[in-house]
Amino acid sequence: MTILSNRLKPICDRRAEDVVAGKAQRSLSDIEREIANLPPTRGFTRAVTEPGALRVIAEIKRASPSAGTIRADSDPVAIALSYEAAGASALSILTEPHWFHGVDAELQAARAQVTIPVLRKDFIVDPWQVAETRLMADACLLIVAVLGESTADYLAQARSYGLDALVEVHDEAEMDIALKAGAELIGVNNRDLTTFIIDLANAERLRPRVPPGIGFVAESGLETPEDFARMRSIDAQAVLVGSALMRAPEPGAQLRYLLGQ
Ligand SMILES: O=C(O)c1ccccc1NCC(=O)[C@H](O)[C@H](O)COP(=O)(O)O
Repeated sequence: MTILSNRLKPICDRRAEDVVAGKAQRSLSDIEREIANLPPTRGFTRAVTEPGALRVIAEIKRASPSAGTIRADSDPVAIALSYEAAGASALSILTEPHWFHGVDAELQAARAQVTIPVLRKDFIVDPWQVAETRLMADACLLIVAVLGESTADYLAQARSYGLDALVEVHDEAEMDIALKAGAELIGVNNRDLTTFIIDLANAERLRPRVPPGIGFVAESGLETPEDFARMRSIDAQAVLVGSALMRAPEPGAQLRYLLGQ
């Protein structure tokens, strides 16, 4: 049983209500029957841990609880194409509708136009959402602050569908849970989801705890080429960047700038 921060709790409670409505439309076993006929996913973990360079997971994020509206008029397909052309290794697309203004259909439309893998960024509170994610994306986000020790069960479920998982942690205790759960890709969030304070030192502090062979992603608050250099210096395999790209007039051009191109 996890105790959610007062910032995460309303988001997760609302998502739990959405799940009740979703289940009334389509049961878990109906979704699992559909999954059995799907082609394989695009290999999110493989794409973001490919050796040779710092990989970028470029995020499509219209709004957030910490920033409010980031980009009201965004066209997800155009932004996805611009990220891919600028060298993103993967996309992260927020689908949470109430605080982030995400839309499942927009993720599907964007994924259909690119060849790189797509992470569905949402707040998973029920196994039904893992199955639902397999219908539209290549990877799901499992937040240890939300799922606690049951992260292991969610990870096993995702694997059973051939769905990759980015397991997100913020501190040492959550890192221990992610490692014990057998995560293959761990994201360290530099944003404290209890206060929204961002500190890149969080990724630096937790980096040595991730053994070789497990992918390391630094998430949130990466805004400058110097921030990217800082994450390269700790041997992060990838960075996940949202606001700094979505606020720029040309998100793809901003990604090229952050990559030093
Ligand atoms: O971004 C928020 O305000 C937020 C609040 C509560 C839960 C999650 C939140 N963000 C989700 C993310 O993981 C970020 O969108 C992602 O790491 C990118 O961060 P940034 O580059 O700082 O936009």
